[in-house]
Order: sequence, then structure tokens, then C-alpha cells
Amino acid sequence: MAPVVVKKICCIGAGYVGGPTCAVIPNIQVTIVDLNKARIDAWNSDNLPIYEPGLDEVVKEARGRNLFFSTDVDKAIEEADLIFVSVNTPTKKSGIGAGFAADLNYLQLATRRIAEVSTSSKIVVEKSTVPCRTADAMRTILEANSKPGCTFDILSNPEFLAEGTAIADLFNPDRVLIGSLQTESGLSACGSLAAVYSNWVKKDQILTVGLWSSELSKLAANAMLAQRISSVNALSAICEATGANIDEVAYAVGKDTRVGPKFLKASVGFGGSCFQKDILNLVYLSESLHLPHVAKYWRAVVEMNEYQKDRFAHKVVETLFNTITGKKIAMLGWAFKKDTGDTRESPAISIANHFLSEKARITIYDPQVGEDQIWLDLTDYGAIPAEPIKPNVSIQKSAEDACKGAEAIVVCTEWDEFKTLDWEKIYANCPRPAFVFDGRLMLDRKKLQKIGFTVVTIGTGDRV
Ligand SMILES: NC(=O)C1=CN([C@@H]2O[C@H](COP(=O)(O)OP(=O)(O)OC[C@H]3O[C@@H](n4cnc5c(N)ncnc54)[C@H](O)[C@@H]3O)[C@@H](O)[C@H]2O)C=CC1
Ligand SMILES: O=C(O)[C@H]1O[C@H](OP(=O)(O)OP(=O)(O)OC[C@H]2O[C@@H](n3ccc(=O)[nH]c3=O)[C@H](O)[C@@H]2O)[C@H](O)[C@@H](O)[C@@H]1O
Repeated sequence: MAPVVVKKICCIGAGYVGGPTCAVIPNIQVTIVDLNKARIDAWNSDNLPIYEPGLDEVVKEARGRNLFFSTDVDKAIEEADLIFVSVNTPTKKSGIGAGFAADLNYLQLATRRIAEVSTSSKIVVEKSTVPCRTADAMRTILEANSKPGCTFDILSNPEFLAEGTAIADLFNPDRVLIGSLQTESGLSACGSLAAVYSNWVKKDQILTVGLWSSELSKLAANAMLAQRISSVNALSAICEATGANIDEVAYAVGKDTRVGPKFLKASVGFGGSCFQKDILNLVYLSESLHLPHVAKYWRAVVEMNEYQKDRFAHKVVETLFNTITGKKIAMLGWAFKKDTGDTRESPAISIANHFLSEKARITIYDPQVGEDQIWLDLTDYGAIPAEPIKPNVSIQKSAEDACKGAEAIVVCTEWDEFKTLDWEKIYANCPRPAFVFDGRLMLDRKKLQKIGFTVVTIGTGDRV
């Protein structure tokens, strides 16, 4: 069975994955659709809905040529030969598996829509991160709702881009993973998608595997990346107690080619919309499969991350002589990592909540996160009233303004600009003693100490 040549693609979900992923596809007409009109309008404007280095240029070049953004979901489905499903799959908030399992409602609604609208056969691609064997449920929904003569091949094609480097990751991926049923039509569909990627990805980087292996590999990849961070963060606590230095330890360990140097940077804890969600998903999957030891193992990665965030916030309180009530604390960075405006699960949010519960006054600055978003995060999207905390929160337009008069400056995100701030000027405007807490191990500790700051860095003890 010769693979179908894909001429038109539809992508359901114009988010952090759908937008950038489809924007880099050359030669083939791609329509990205979303139910959220404001988001689609933004994709069609000069003010894209997400900040990602290099994205503006790529979108501007492709938009109107072979890339289109629309809210007409049905039309784009109907016209396409291949449909990426890139909708959100957050952690369930209520019902069975609440707090662990993935909420597959958006995925299932999109799948149902595909079945209801399609009048010709399609290749349906799981791009969203999903629990292992989700394609089974998709197949049942598609077959139960399809029109006569329409058949659907389901592929798993998880996305491995990281925010902040999405465009580089997409143009030059470590690998593209495609999972399919090992049937004649499954393998043919796999060939069709592989041909789309072969427009810009080398053949030996396109891995083709079974459907279930592909689904599980995505959860496994995120779990193992997060596990490295939790491991290094666990070691950072030992460093602080012993006088060892976590950067030196990570460097020495990472030089072993079997370990490698990446993802060994100690921090205030990992954030982002996926690591925690995907590990909890793996925990839930393991429990459902009656594998409690496996579930416990992965759960510890998230527990260590919670511990690291709490430990850092406690350290600030302890260092400021055990109380921060009424004290002004400047928080530099709100995004979950540099070069993105995304704040989902950002460690800065937990740390701010901690400071506010101790009745500190916080000033916040982030180069890419606006005031509205910070308030949404602080109020858990309206679940917590803003009024009681309003007097204690101020959001500033520059790092220098945020730091003015602060008794402590806390670096939560590793934005490059924090390295080159005029730290002498900042020091001159701080009461004494002036503290800097470097949650990202990014500042020149010696230089700041020379200026007069007391510097507390994750993973660096005072013992000599
Ligand atoms: N954010 C990231 O860097 C990465 C995310 N992923 C995975 O990709 C998936 C999507 O993630 P994001 O793009 O970050 O989510 P997102 O929340 O930014 O975007 C999802 C979009 O889907 C839309 N949507 C939901 N249901 C819909 C429906 N039935 N019809 C049309 N549109 C619908 C939403 O309105 C939203 O705009 C998730 O499963 C995530 O785990 C995978 C790799 C990287
Ligand atoms: O499934 C996903 O959503 C994506 O999740 C991560 O990408 P992302 O969360 O965008 O960013 P990362 O660079 O992985 O950083 C995640 C968090 O870990 C932190 N981190 C990262 C690396 C490190 O050494 N130390 C560390 O604390 C970052 O600051 C950030 O808070 C993975 O890296 C991607 O491969 C994956 O596609």
C-alpha cells in the first residue's frame, strides 16, 4: 500500500505546540485552527500570542503562503488529508484520577469532531502528550462516529520541543518520533507523515516505532529529563550543608560521557506545563497497571521538586532573620524559564505565594510576562481573591525599579539581562544588609559580594 501524499494539513490547537510546529512545515498547505478566537486573531496579527525567539520571522514568512490560522475548525478538518491534534491535555482537577491523570476531554472532543465532519479518509496524528494507549480510545470514537466509507489511521507523533528554543528545536530536532500500528495501512500512514518531515529532517532522524512505544516514549523522555533535575537539586541540598559546590559537582559528573552535561543545572525547581503533568500521568498509569513501586519511584521526582521550591523559599525567610513580615522582596523573573513568556507551573508562583503567606511585600519584574498574567497566576485564575494581597504586590517595568528599596532580591528566572544589571546602583538603593538569593546560579557571586551584597546561591554552602 503506497503512502498517501499529504497535500493539506489541519492542526487542531493553536497553542505553544500547534503554532510553532506547523509554522516550520514548508511546501504543504497547513491550516491551524482553534476554538479560541482571540488566540487565532493574535496569530493573524503582528502581536503573536506567544513569545518564542525566531517565531515572528518564521510566521511572517509562511503566513498567507502555505500557513493559515482560522476558527473554522470543520472546514479545515474536511479539507485535510492529515490532521494533527495538538490540544491541551492538562492534569485532571476533579473526578477519578484528579491531581494525577491527564484530562483527555479536549482531545476526545476534537477526535469526535473529526469523525463527525469528515467525508473522506484521514490520517489522524496525536501530537498532544497522552497516556499510553490513548490511540485505542481515539480509534473507538472515530469508528463509532464516522460516515460510511471514511477510514482513519491513527499515528502517535509526540513533540519534543522546549519553550525558548522551539524554533531551533523544530528546524533541527534530535529526532522525530512516529508510532503506528504495524499493519499495512498503519505503516503506510507512517510513511505519509515521514514524507512530510523529510522535507527538512534527515531520514535517519525520523524514528518509526509501534504506536504504544511512541506514546510511552514521550512520557518517559519528560520523566527522565525531570528526574535529572530533581537528582541535581537533591544534591544541591547536600552541597549547601557540606561546602561542596553543585556547579562543580554537576560538571564533574556530567563529564562522564555515559551521563552527559545537559539538564544538570540546579535551580529553584523545574516548572513548565509538562514535566509535572507528564510525571503525574506516568504515576497514574503505573498505579492503574498495579505497579505501585514504579508509581512511587516517579512520584519522588515531583516530591523532590516541591521540596526544592519550599526549601528555597524557607532559606530566604531564615536568612532574613526568620521573618519577612512587612519586608520588601524583589522577585526577578516570573516565567518558568528564560526566553518564554509562559508561566505555567512556574516556580516563581509558589515562591511568591510563600512570601505572601509570610506577609512580605513583593515587587515583581519579568521582561516577557505582563501584569495581567501575573495577577492571574497569583489568584489562581480568579479562584483566590486578589483584594487581600493587592497592597503587598507591585509589578514593575524594570529590574532596577523592582529592586529599589528591597531587603532581598530573589532571582527566579535565568533571564540573561539579570547578569548585566547595574548591580552597584541597585546596591546603593537597597537598605543594609542587602541580600541576593540566586535561585538559578547565574550571577557572579564574587562580584556581588565585593559590591557589598550577602549572596545566597542554590547549591553553594558557606562552609570552607
Ligand atoms: N508547551 C510545550 O512546550 C509542549 C507541549 N506538549 C504537549 O502538547 C499539547 C498542547 O500543549 P500546548 O500547545 O502547550 O497547549 P496550549 O494550551 O497552549 O494550546 C492548546 C490549544 O488547543 C485549543 N483547543 C482545545 N480543544 C480544542 C478543540 N476541541 N478544538 C480546537 N481547539 C481546541 C485550546 O483553545 C488551546 O489554544 C499538550 O498535550 C502538551 O503536553 C508537548 C511538547 C511541548
Ligand atoms: O513536553 C514538553 O512540554 C517539553 O518539556 C520540556 O521542555 P520545557 O518544559 O519547555 O523546557 P525545559 O528546558 O525542559 O525546562 C523545564 C524546566 O526545567 C528547568 N531546568 C531545566 C534544565 C536544567 O538543567 N535545570 C532546570 O532547572 C527549567 O528552568 C524549566 O523550569 C522538555 O525539555 C521538552 O523536550 C518537552 O517537549
